[in-house]
Amino acid sequence: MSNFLHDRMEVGDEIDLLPPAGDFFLDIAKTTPVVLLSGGVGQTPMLSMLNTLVQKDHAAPIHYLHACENGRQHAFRDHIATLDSRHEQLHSFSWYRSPLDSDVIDRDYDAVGLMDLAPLKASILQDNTEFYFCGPIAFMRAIYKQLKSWGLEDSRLHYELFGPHQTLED
Ligand SMILES: NC(=O)C1=CN([C@@H]2O[C@H](COP(=O)(O)OP(=O)(O)OC[C@H]3O[C@@H](n4cnc5c(N)ncnc54)[C@H](O)[C@@H]3O)[C@@H](O)[C@H]2O)C=CC1
Repeated sequence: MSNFLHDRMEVGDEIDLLPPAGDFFLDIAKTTPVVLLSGGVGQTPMLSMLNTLVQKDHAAPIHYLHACENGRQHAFRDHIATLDSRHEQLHSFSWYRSPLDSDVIDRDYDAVGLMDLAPLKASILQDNTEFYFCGPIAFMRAIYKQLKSWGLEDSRLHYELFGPHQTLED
């Protein structure tokens, strides 16, 4: 859609719009623990979900896990940090693949490298935790693999693929 808008549309063109559709939306009880995971620009839908959970005063733990390249590409860092400091149920964690000299660990981000969920398993996984994730396809495959290795049912894993249909399994 964005390519079409940039390449084909002109100022003044008229288009018909339909309401939003799809199956990637937050649908959980107020007492269900939730983990929101994102890579790069995949953060966009996760952020809306987070804002909704916080506004509705979610009563169970919310883990907001984000992986990006470095501090220059870490969008909404201050917004997340502010929410984290104000909401007891929210715990955020970030990974930088290639931190810049100006990026300070434990201040700007929490770990170097790609998102590795193993060290967080005990704190993020409860019997009824639901997982929502979005990011580049390689990120999605890596996260799906890690979560499936924990024996989770597909019904607890929610994600959106960008572009043509692709599978997350090897
Ligand atoms: N839902 C979707 O399918 C989405 C698709 N995309 C696509 O990805 C493209 C690049 O998006 P950017 O935000 O620039 O991504 P990026 O290339 O900056 O990657 C973002 C983060 O994803 C993680 N990642 C990347 N490759 C990985 C791998 N092999 N294993 C584990 N983690 C990995 C890394 O932590 C990286 O910092 C977009 O242009 C878009 O086409 C982006 C976001 C959502």
